[in-house]
Amino acid sequence: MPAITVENLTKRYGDTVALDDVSFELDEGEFVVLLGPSGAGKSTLLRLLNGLTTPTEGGVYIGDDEVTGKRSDIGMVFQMHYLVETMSAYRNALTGALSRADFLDSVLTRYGREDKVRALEALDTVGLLDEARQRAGSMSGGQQQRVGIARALVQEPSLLLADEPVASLDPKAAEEVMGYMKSAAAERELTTIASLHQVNLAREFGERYIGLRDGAVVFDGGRDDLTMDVVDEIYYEDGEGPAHEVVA
Ligand SMILES: Nc1ncnc2c1ncn2[C@@H]1O[C@H](COP(=O)(O)OP(=O)(O)OP(=O)(O)O)[C@@H](O)[C@H]1O
Repeated sequence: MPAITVENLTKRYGDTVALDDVSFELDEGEFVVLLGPSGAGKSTLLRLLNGLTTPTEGGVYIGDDEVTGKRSDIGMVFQMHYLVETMSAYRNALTGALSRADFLDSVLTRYGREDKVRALEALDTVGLLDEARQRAGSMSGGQQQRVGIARALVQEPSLLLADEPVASLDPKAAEEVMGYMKSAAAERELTTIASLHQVNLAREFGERYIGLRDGAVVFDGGRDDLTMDVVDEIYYEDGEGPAHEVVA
């Protein structure tokens, strides 16, 4: 059975079709990069995957379990990491455990020993164990995003989603963050879907690519199939973008 099944997923907002009959399956541990121009439906797909939005038609399944609302076993990394700047990297990572905690523990913010170990392990995974005590607000943008990844890992998710995780970082930090996300996913055999705007990063880190355009899947394939022509077809209406010119 696939780890994730997306079946005939459609999302309409009034007359706008944000996602149009999208279907695909992911195996456990697959690392997928979502590509597509602005408005293609990437965020909508990620929001449907983690149960933040309900589909107009179709469904998302983790194993054979349908996603019907927000779930603790889906980790999310955002462009804006939403860390508490006054808390340490460790405390921020630890808050990932709150999504799994029962109501009373989360109200009282009681963390168990296992959660604390998980937080330290997650910081180690993203190369920040030595900075565990550092205040998040004093860290660089790239480090803060790595804390955001650690926080998602503490949730022990079965699916990791990242919506433009490096869009606000400089190229070096972006590459570093993607490197840590990729190795974290590999280490934990974590099925991951990350939307990216930077095609060079997508090429470097992706294994499988899903290209969206006008809400529909226009490409689903591996790195060797992601030619410049394919990139142009995903991003440009007539398929004649700058990448095409470079190849021609
Ligand atoms: N809450 C909403 N209400 C109405 N329309 C929406 C809503 N969310 C998304 N849309 C529309 O759905 C389409 C897909 O939007 P979405 O944000 O998923 O695209 P995207 O590929 O993530 O774009 P970007 O790269 O700019 O973030 C767009 O036409 C957008 O205007």
